[in-house]
Amino acid sequence: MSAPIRIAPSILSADFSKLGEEVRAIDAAGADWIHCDVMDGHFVPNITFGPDVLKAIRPHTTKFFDVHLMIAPVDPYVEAFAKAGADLISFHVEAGPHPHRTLQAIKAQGKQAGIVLNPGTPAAMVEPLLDDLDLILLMTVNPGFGGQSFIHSVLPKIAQVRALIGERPISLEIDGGATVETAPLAAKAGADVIVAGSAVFKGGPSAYAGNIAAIRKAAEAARGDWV
Ligand SMILES: O=C(CO)[C@H](O)[C@H](O)COP(=O)(O)O
Ligand SMILES: [Fe+2]
Repeated sequence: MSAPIRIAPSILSADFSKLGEEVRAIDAAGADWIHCDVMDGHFVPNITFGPDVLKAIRPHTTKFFDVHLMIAPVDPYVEAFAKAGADLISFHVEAGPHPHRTLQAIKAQGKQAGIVLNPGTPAAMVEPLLDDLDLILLMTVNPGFGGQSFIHSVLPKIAQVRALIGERPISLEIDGGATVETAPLAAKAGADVIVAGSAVFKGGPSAYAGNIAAIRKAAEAARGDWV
């Protein structure tokens, strides 16, 4: 029996003036994970928030905090994000020359570790890291902003990475442009965690549960038999 598809709303699309309330709302609306996008204005052309904000929203939910670091360098900040309440920390393979060292630093904090690949980065980059990973995140937009369109040319890479994972207990997450139309394509190719920002938060709090359920239903209906 394969693991269920998990939906990870990205708080990048939340109302930042009431982030605690927004986190409670997506928790109540059925989010499996809370996806937290950290941007530094250097690795990506946008700035979001750091560990202090993560720490401030942590008491608002017990759900799994999936922290996506779009920063360079990564290593000096691993401990701060771990102590702020991350359950999993992922970072970009493009962010530095020593990904094994960063994975070890995350594991040393007792946290799950993930690697992220930009749309133009080949699947083979994860191969040397497979034994140290809890999650692989494939970007389906260029990182930096919410509300962009899904890049369809990433779909074959999702299937390639699913094949590389084999029987290993590694989650395969996609991030960017996920909707009721595109999430099923990613799930069919092999993704089992779907990040969705604008597609979850559109319509305001009364729409969150319906938005999450619609993405989940579409992805579950299309999922491949890859596990
Ligand atoms: O990492 C990200 C951007 O770099 C976000 O997680 C992603 O863009 C989610 O937003 P949307 O679903 O609106 O595309
Ligand atoms: Fe993200």
